[in-house]
Amino acid sequence: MATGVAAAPSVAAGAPAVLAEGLVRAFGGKKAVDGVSLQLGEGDCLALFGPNGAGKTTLLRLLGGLLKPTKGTTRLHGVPLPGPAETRRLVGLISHYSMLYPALTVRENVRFAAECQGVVAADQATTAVLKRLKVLDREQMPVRFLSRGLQQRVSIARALVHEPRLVLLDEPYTGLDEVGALAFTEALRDLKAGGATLVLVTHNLVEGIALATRAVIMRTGRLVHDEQTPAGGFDLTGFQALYRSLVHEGIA
Ligand SMILES: Nc1ncnc2c1ncn2[C@@H]1O[C@H](COP(=O)(O)OP(=O)(O)OP(=O)(O)O)[C@@H](O)[C@H]1O
Repeated sequence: MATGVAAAPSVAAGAPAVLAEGLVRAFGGKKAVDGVSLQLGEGDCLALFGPNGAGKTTLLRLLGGLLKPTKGTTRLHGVPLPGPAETRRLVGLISHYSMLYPALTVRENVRFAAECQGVVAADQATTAVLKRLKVLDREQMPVRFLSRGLQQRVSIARALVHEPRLVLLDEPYTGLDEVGALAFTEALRDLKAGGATLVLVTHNLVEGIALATRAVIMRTGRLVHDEQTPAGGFDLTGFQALYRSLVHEGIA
C-alpha cells in the first residue's frame, strides 16, 4: 500500500506491540472480560474465537483502547491507552458496521478518513487503498448506491488508508464476495508482512486460522485456550474438535 502517513508518533523502542495486563470490563456488574493478559508482537495475528457473548468484541475494543477497562491496562508500543491522538491513530477498526457517510462518494469517504488520520499524501493513499480493495472504479459513486458488500470494501479501505499498526477486525468478511474477500486477505497479509499487528474476531474457524499466528478461544470473558500456530500450520480438524469440546461440551 502507499505510504504518506504523518510522522510516526513516539513509541517506546523495543516495547511489545500490544501488552494487556489484567483486563476486566464489566457492564452493570457482569464481567464481559474477566482478567485477560496477553502480549502481541509486530506481525502477529491473533484470532479470537468463542461463542456468542463470550466477550470477544469487548476484548477487541479494550486492546485498541476503544473501550475503557474496569480494571487493568493496555499498552500500545509502550504507550498506555487511550493515550494521545498520535497513538490512537495507530489503531484501525474494521467491523461489519459500515460507519460510512452515505451521501458522500466512495473517494470522499476514504479521503476524509485519511485527512482525519493525518495522512500527508491523502489523495495518493486514497487511490492506492481503493485500488487495493478493488473498488476504485466506483470512486465517484455516493456510498448509499453501493451494495452491502461493496460498502464493506469501502469501509475496509477507510480503516486501512492510514496504514494502522494495530488492526482490529470484528467479523470483517461479512458481506464480502469472493473477489472482495481475496483482495481483503491479501491486504491483511501485506499489513502483517509490514509489521502491523492484527486481532481478528470471527465465528469462521477456517477464515480465522488461515491468517492466525496465534489462536485463542474465549468463554465467559476468559481465555480458555491459547496456542501459537504450529510450524506446519494448524490442524483444522483437530482445532475444530478442541473448540467444540471447550465451548459446547463445557470442559472449560
Ligand atoms: N455496551 C454494553 N452494555 C451492556 N452489556 C454489554 C455491552 N457490550 C457487551 N455487553 C455484554 O457483554 C457480554 C460480551 O459481549 P461481546 O459483544 O463482547 O461478546 P462476543 O463474544 O463478541 O459475542 P458475539 O459473538 O455474539 O458477537 C455480553 O453478555 C453482552 O451482552
